[in-house]
Amino acid sequence: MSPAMALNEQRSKDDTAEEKSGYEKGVKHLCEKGHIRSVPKKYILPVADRPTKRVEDSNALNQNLQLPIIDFAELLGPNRPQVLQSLANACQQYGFFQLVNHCISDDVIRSMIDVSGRFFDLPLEERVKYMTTDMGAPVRCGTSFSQTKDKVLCWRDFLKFLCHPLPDFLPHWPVSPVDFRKVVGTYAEETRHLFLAVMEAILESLGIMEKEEEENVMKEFEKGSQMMVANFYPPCPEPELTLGMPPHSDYGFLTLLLQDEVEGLQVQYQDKWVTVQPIPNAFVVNVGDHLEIYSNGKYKSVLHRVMVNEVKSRVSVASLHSLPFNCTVKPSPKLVDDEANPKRYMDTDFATFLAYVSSHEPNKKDFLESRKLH
Ligand SMILES: O=C(O)CCC(=O)C(=O)O
Ligand SMILES: [Fe+2]
Repeated sequence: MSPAMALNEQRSKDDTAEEKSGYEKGVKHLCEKGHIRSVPKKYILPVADRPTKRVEDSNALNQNLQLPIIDFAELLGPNRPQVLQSLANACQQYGFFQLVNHCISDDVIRSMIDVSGRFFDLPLEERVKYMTTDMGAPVRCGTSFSQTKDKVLCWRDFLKFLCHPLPDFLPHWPVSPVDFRKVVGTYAEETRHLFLAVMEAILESLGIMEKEEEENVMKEFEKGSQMMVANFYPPCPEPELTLGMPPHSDYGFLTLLLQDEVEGLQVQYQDKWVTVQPIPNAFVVNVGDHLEIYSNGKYKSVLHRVMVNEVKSRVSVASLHSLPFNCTVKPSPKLVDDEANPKRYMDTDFATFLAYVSSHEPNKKDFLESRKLH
């Protein structure tokens, strides 16, 4: 039998075994069962959607391109005007930047990555307690991207949980690992404060002075929503056939992402996929759909995706921040005028977003597109 035929035969055996036990338990569980030497059919992307290794598509550009780096300490010092300009450029051209020299300690960051990894190390019986397809659940463990609607599954397991206001949600959080609530509670509070400081700078970079009565949007952010997503990507036997996460944009104003030392995140830049090099203890910050709407299209919510690899598992933690879930997001009146800058997006709210994603197959930036006024 040729190696290709043998591989196909193996794939069929794996598929049959898995279809019996169900893919919904996730990729960690799939790998733990130890018989995965090939990627089951359910995870194989159509050729056009597969991550490419073509030099012109990734490597050549990667070597020369780094995301803008914003130094948070500088932002708070006498060079604030220059840093605000760099921040504005980053949000306009890339929709992404890396944030260094922020005030969250290395210890808090390392503990967050560590406890997330240990959560996914728990036996399935423990994780299964949080598995639900109810998008409204305060804590939700799952797999793939949009588990019930994905035609092709992604090589990713996740734990999503609401964080703010903390006293409302903490009692729902996992109790295992034993230090989960303590470590994550500290991390959630500190990232929320960092988000508020960065958001204030972003408003200033847009020319919106929050002291003005009608734009007192910072008060709303203080009451805002925060959702944490811990992602786990096990090593994958055939990483060129699948993705950890498909191209997508994030819904909120800003996402503060921590990645461990394993690369995998790619950002779309000038129609090419660029790998984001992990910088120890830095945050990858990106503009979400709500900020694109609020800035009336000035700042861009950019597509990103995650590649997996054959050797190492990878952990990342995304903290998604927005206004309270019951608020309407609309272009700031300060950034709209009838002539040069007509209103480019419809007002939107979280219920509309949830209704949209619950009834449509996930596809890139479709939700944001659906809010555009033409
Ligand atoms: O794992 C990553 O690096 C990115 C995760 C991500 O894009 C998300 O959780 O929305
Ligand atoms: Fe994302």
